[in-house]
Amino acid sequence: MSLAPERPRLAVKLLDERLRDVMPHYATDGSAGMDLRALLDAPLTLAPGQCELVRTGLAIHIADPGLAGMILPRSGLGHKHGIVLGNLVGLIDSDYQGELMISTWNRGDAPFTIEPFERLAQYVLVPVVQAELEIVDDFDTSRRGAGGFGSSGRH
Ligand SMILES: O=c1ccn([C@H]2C[C@H](O)[C@@H](COP(=O)(O)OP(=O)(O)OP(=O)(O)O)O2)c(=O)[nH]1
Ligand SMILES: [Mg+2]
Repeated sequence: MSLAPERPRLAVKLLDERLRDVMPHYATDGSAGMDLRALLDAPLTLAPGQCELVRTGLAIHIADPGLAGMILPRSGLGHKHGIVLGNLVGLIDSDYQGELMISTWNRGDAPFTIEPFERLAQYVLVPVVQAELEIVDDFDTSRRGAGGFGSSGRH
């Protein structure tokens, strides 16, 4: 049996009071992400190819530079309806204090209507390690060397 690790506490500002009752949360004990809802006053229809920034009404200050937020698509919306992110993945800096915005892209071939407060994307908190870059003339030799982009073949 494993004990659940203590969760970091993140400061959240509600930029719209209507979000108080529909705060992001982990839907199950093992959920990796919390769903983010579209803060819209009216339905928003995205034509095929259209991309719009959608408000979430939430500002989350992570504060700890050892953590970052990621905004990822929901798989159902992405796979069934082509609703993904215009930036593919949103990376949220630990010092960002502004509103979380969802770049919402209809990459499908049919119009899609986002309903107000629909769960549109998900927020995942991830550990981050900041590095120091040290300029060198040569690396210690590795087996891979500079091979990449399929250098090891397909099978
Ligand atoms: O999907 C996203 C991606 C980013 N952000 C916010 C949080 C993030 O910390 C900030 C900057 O993001 P990023 O560094 O990826 O964008 P940039 O184009 O480099 O902007 P900046 O010059 O502000 O760093 O924008 C969002 O709200 N949603
Ligand atoms: Mg940046």
